[in-house]
Amino acid sequence: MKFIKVKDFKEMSMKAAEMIADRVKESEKPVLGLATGSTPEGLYKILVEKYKQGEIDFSNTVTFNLDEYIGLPDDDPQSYHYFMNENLFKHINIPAENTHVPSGIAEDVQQECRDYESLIQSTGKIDLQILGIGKNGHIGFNEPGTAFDIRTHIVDLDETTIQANARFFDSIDDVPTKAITMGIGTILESKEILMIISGEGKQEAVTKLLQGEISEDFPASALHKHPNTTVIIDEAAWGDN
Ligand SMILES: O=P(O)(O)OC[C@H]1O[C@](O)(CO)[C@@H](O)[C@@H]1O
Repeated sequence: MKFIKVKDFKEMSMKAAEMIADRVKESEKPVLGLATGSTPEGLYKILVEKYKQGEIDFSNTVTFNLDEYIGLPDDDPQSYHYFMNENLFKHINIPAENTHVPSGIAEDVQQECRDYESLIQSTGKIDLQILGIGKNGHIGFNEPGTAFDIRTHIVDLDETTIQANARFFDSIDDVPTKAITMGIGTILESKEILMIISGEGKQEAVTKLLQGEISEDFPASALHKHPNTTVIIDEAAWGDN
């Protein structure tokens, strides 16, 4: 695992966007794994700029998002479908049929997990998977205690995750308690992984990641098993490490 320390959110976002742009340019049919949350917002803005300046063409790009809340329709402003459309998809030339986000309102969510997993498998490997990290070390919505070989599945969100994400909702009671997420096993099959970490609130998670102990109690530690992972960390998240 390669760690890169950068000054701030802006530098982290620029470095991450450059890496994604390079992978998109290098491949005839790039497959990207995408993340939501506040951490990747800056990099999506830069990718949109790069597209507008004619630097990147997304017409052959395929994307798979990590997760979605169960119970939120695609047009709900808190859904990850909505997030992706607003922050990236509607601003670039990626064909709608190339973008994939698990459905949180499927009639049979277990079947949706199987279908989403099959779709990823049949597309081939994800070339570059972008990841944020939860304060408790979650990746996607894989909470502490999740098996490292699990595939796309349904999760009960941790109380700490619900509290952390309540900032996006009117009230904590509006935060869904369940989500569908790509599994850690699925994530680890990506050819390359890029994790981005910003802000003081993530210092404890960074400490654990840098310590290098591999444990299901800290889902992000599964990345130590991956042969090609880069982690970009800003100074605020790095802290005294
Ligand atoms: O970037 P944020 O908003 O701190 O979120 C961290 C993580 O939490 C999630 O948003 C899910 O809670 C992940 O998708 C993300 O990687």
